[in-house]
Amino acid sequence: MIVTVTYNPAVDQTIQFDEQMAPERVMRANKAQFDAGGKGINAAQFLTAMDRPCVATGLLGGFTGSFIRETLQDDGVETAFIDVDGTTRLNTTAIAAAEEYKLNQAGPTVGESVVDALLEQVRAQSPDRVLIGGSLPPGLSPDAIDRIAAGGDWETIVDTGGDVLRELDAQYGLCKPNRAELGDATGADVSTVEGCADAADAFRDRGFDRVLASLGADGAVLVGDTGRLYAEALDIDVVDTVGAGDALLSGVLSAWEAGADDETALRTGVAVSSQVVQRAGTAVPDLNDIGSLRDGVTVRRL
Ligand SMILES: Nc1ncnc2c1ncn2[C@@H]1O[C@H](COP(=O)(O)OP(=O)(O)O)[C@@H](O)[C@H]1O
Ligand SMILES: O=P(O)(O)OC[C@H]1O[C@](O)(COP(=O)(O)O)[C@@H](O)[C@@H]1O
Repeated sequence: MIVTVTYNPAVDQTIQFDEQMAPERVMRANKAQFDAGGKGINAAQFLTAMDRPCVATGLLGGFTGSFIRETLQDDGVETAFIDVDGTTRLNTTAIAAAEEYKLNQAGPTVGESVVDALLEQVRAQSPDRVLIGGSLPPGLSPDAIDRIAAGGDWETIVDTGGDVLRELDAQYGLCKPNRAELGDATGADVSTVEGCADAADAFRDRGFDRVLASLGADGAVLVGDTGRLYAEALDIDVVDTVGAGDALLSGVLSAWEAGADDETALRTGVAVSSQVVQRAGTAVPDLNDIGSLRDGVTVRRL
């Protein structure tokens, strides 16, 4: 069973415009939607849609927190959140004439006592795997992630970027940087798929058994003891890429939970992410028929 931890959830607002963004004028959207978001929350929704037992934990507050709580309840996701003062953030993706703008808030400031409270929630679920996803809200340091990773007998998967990823100190089963995060964390040349695989492999020494690097339209790389695998992305019509990384990771974890090998897991991840990017926002797509899509994903060893 998987527990997901989202320290900094978000309501995802997705707004679509026919025309290009332009300063100093009113832009009128032709479509808009709100979804429950934040990396661990998206993953819990995708895993639940694939019938994998999981519990979403994290910090929620204010009217946006209530929206997330209600959305997860409607989606049948099991939850064990901690209430905080302050208001959970609202992140905006604007899609304008096929260009994507992502505007993320910092989130409400929290005190370090939330780490103990969350660790207690995680332990109460006795998970096999814990996924800690997303940025940290003001008030917390990377230690908040390390403490949960080291706090029990579970495999910890982490999906975060920037300085936080570089500063993690515990032992992790997997991290999932995207291309920019991999480049930032390693300082390596990530302009080619091979370069990404080299960088991901080298990054394992920093405390990660496996590294799953997502490369957007170029697909994904999974490196670990069983070797270096590269999956091409599927040729699809993309609406926006919010939630793409969470979907990739959920597909991989879902397959591992079912006992699949790395190659099948990577195929499953690409298939799930393909379904998500074809829809606006982080709404949960139909993941019932993921098997046939998965079989169409090409994987090769590098
Ligand atoms: N333009 C695209 N075309 C096809 N698949 C895509 C595209 N963008 C993303 N994906 C799929 O979503 C996965 C994750 O995308 P990516 O953008 O790297 O993640 P993140 O959201 O973490 O930045 C990719 O590995 C790929 O399978
Ligand atoms: O915590 P961060 O890094 O600000 O990211 C939060 C955002 O990322 C998302 O989880 C989407 O992540 P991905 O596009 O990487 O899958 C959104 O739901 C959320 O608004």
